[in-house]
Amino acid sequence: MKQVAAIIGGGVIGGGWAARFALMGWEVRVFDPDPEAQRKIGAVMENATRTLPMLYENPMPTPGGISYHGSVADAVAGAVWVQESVPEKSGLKLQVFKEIQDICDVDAVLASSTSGFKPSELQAGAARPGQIVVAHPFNPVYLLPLVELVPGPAAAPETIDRAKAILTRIGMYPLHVRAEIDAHIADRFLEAVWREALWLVKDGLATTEEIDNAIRYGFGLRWAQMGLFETYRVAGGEAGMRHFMAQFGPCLSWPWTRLTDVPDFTPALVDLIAEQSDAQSGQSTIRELERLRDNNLVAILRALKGQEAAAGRLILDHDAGLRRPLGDGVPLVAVRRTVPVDWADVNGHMNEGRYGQVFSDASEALMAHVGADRAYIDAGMSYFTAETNMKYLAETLVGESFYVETRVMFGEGKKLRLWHEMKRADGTLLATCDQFLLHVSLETRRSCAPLPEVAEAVERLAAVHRESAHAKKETDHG
Ligand SMILES: NC(=O)C1=CN([C@@H]2O[C@H](COP(=O)(O)OP(=O)(O)OC[C@H]3O[C@@H](n4cnc5c(N)ncnc54)[C@H](O)[C@@H]3O)[C@@H](O)[C@H]2O)C=CC1
Ligand SMILES: C[N+](C)(C)CC(=O)CC(=O)[O-]
Repeated sequence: MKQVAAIIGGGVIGGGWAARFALMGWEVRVFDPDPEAQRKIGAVMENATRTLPMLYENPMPTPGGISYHGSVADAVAGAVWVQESVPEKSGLKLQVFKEIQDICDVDAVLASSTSGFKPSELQAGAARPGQIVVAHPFNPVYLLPLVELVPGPAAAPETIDRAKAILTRIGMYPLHVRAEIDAHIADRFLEAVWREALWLVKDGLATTEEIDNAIRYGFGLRWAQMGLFETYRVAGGEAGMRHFMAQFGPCLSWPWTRLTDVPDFTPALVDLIAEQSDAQSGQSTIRELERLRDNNLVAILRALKGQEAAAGRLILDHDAGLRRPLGDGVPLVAVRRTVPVDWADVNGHMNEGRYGQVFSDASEALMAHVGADRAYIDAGMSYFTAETNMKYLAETLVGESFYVETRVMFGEGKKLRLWHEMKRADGTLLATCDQFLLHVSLETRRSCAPLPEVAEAVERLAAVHRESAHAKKETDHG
């Protein structure tokens, strides 16, 4: 049975939580008094369904459904996780937590998305403060893994442990904020940058576009992979952090920043920023900008995944946890996944080189299935592909889900012949691959016989798969 997450407040952030939980296989129940909530969450879900699976090479869990309820009580009953994402007003949040605690399971984690309130402000006066934490996410919640987990003084250790375990299971990175402070860690940082940017625009020193360019062409790229301190350590040259601080520490007392001053948020400043922002990005709708943002985030996260760095490392580990045995089906379903944005070529479809990747992934899955797995390879033996013959039968587009059926057509001694059929989720045949592999010693780099258990597994599959291929041919020819 699917676990239940209740989402109270289904706007920008609640919608993102709903999508992440649902796509990670949870049943999601939403309460939001806005009559438009279902439509708005539907749009978030559409974005998330298109992009989140692109981060994974393994199949994601079967999505859970999202249902809409007329009251907090209806949504919360039976939920293991309750995420409050109502507007940033303390009185409203306190009222909502009271309604939640009147009905919720005593073991449920009750988390607030608040950007700035401290958990103690939400725990004060609560019936069971121990089950309330802040879990502050980042937009878009369905793609960005960071969630600041702030337990505050009253959260029970079991609540914290459960919260960490659940957030990790849905692919997030719970950053435990040990001491509660206004605006947690990341929002303090964002506020400082936002303040400086407002001054630069107000004083006529930079436009919104120039500020965005200053971020996205330079330090924004560095921050995504090394953060602030590691970046500065490297910037100190061979002498590292101490040299960096000796060189740039004095600047802190120079007038390089406006520090804590906040410009008056006058209608004139709002107009100035809104007009510049319209001139910069007004030609695109918010939906188009979301799509652009999500595509770029997928491409960046996948690149970091390839480097096993930062958030990419987290996704890699989460992905490994999604891997399941291939089972005993005939043929074997060796790959099941979605075409990510970075696989598209100039023609707007999956590039031919990626088919090689797909069939190579299928043969690696088959190898692991017969016992030629990571440990076998580390011990010095593997299979090398000697020949492939691929046929591209239909276009495969970005975002499409597909699977690969793999048959062992021949397997004797060092020789292994596979037949792969790549199919769209609806069964349409997209491509085929006839692949011949040789078993090799990684020491001599020459072909050799596999270990007996691998040879036997290959022969067993070959006998069953060949028979099924013959039966299929007869059926196909009536
Ligand atoms: N927008 C952002 O970038 C981020 C916002 N947050 C936090 O998330 C929370 C929600 O913010 P957003 O999603 O941006 O706001 P939003 O305005 O997009 O959504 C708030 C939703 O709450 C609903 N709502 C109002 N009263 C309600 C009630 N009594 N019960 C249930 N639902 C109710 C509204 O109809 C609306 O759909 C805030 O605490 C905010 O600080 C956290 C991270 C980022
Ligand atoms: C502007 N904000 C304070 C609501 C931003 C956040 O809380 C996090 C984010 O997604 O930037």
